[in-house]
Order: sequence, then structure tokens, then C-alpha cells
Amino acid sequence: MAAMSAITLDIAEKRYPARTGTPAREIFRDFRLDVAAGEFLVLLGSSGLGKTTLLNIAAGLDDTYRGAVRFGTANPRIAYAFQNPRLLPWRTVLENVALPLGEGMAARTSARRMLEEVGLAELASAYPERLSLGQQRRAALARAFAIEPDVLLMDEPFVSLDQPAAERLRELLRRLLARRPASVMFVTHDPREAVALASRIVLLEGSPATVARDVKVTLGLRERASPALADAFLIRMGIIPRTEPATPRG
Ligand SMILES: Nc1ncnc2c1ncn2[C@@H]1O[C@H](COP(=O)(O)OP(=O)(O)OP(=O)(O)O)[C@@H](O)[C@H]1O
Repeated sequence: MAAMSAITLDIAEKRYPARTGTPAREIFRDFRLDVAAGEFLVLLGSSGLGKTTLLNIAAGLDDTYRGAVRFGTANPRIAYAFQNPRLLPWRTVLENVALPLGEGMAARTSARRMLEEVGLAELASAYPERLSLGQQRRAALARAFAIEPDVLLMDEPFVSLDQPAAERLRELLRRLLARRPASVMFVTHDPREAVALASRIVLLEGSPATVARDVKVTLGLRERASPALADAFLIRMGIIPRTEPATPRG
């Protein structure tokens, strides 16, 4: 028996109407994607293809399409981490993390525990403007995991950080997921980041977008962390092109 899907995206048609200067665009037609329970699915694909549109549809933020989104569990808890951390500037870090948990002491206690887990305990009563981008993203991760999501949607959550900072956040994400497993859809432009995190990589291509590659990633942590080995894997799987040999043939 096939494992039950945590998320099924079944999009008969998604289009954006024409705007002044831009013609109407068909983003998806007869597009289908199943995410298995516990899977860490990374979506790759060039800019403007429809990756964010797909996450918005999965999140229920966009219902202007023909088709259906189905979840493996009734009333799944869904967390969505955006590229911009989107913390409320007039609330403290603790209040931001507690917000999705509601009012009361229990909410604040869980929020505080989440902040400890992401290494921000000392900044609990600070306002977001005092935090670096990396710290804001830690807070956004704490807020996302505070609700113990069944489904975690992430849209380039670690972009514009330097490599060591991005790797520390990826490490944190792995740790958070180890304690609270979720089914993940993660969008990035960076194929190496995809190898670092994914259990499955889906490469989108074309307009309307179709699945060009769909590969399981079973590498160990050491291989994932090595740029050379990650690139070799990406080339082998046809996700990035083989670079031309330096020495001319013949
Ligand atoms: N509200 C909208 N109205 C019209 N067109 C839109 C709208 N939102 C997005 N688009 C267009 O639809 C296409 C897909 O957008 P989307 O943001 O989903 O792509 P993406 O793959 O996430 O791109 P990126 O990687 O640059 O974030 C783009 O060409 C975009 O310009």
C-alpha cells in the first residue's frame, strides 16, 4: 500500500489575469504534486515560475484556481515562513512568538521555551528592530514551530544571509524538525541548500510549470555539507548542468 500523502495539490488551472502591460499568464495546468507524510520536499526552479503561488495555494491564501488541495489529516496545523520574517514591530519577540498560541500564561510559557530552543531567550523582551536578520529569522522559526505544525511551508526563509549564518539556521531547522516532525514544502533558488535539507527535490520548469525532475535525496549529512559532493549529486540527477570540461577534446 502506498504511504498516505500529507498534502495533495491538484491544480487543474491557475492563471493570473492580464494587468496593464502584462498579458494573462497560465502558471499551472493539470499540475499534481503529492507530499508524503514527514517528507522534506524542496522546490527548485527559476524566478517567476510559480513556486510562491504553489505555497500560497497550499496555505489556503490563494483560492483563485481550479482544483483542490487535500491534506492527510483533518484540520492540519499549517505554518508558513516567508522570506521576510514578518514580525510585528510593535510587539516584543516573545509576544510575536506567543501570538499564534493565543492569550494567557500557557502561551507565554511555550513561547519562552521556543525562544530558548532557537537561542533567543535573552532577546525575549526586545523589539524586532533590534534583531539582526538572522535573529529575526530564528524568531520566525520559533513562531512557526510554536503551533507544532503538521505542515510547514517555507519560502526562501534563509536567503540573503552569509553562508555560515544560513548553515546555522539550516542546522536549527533540522533540530526543530527532529523534535517536531512535519511535512515540509521549502522553496529555494539555491540547489546546494536543497541538497543540504531535502529528502526529495522537485525541479519545476516551463510555463505552465511542470515537474522536470523529482528525486529522492538519501545522502548522509557529511555528503550534504560538502559543496563538491552536493554538486556531483546535482549533476548526476540532472538538476544542474554538467560544466564543460576545461580541456578541449581531440
Ligand atoms: N497577483 C498577481 N497578479 C499577476 N501576476 C502575478 C501575481 N502574482 C504573481 N504573478 C506572476 O506569476 C508568476 C509566478 O509568480 P510566483 O511568485 O509564484 O513565482 P516564483 O517561482 O515564486 O518566483 P520567485 O522565485 O521569483 O519568487 C510570475 O511571473 C509573477 O510575476
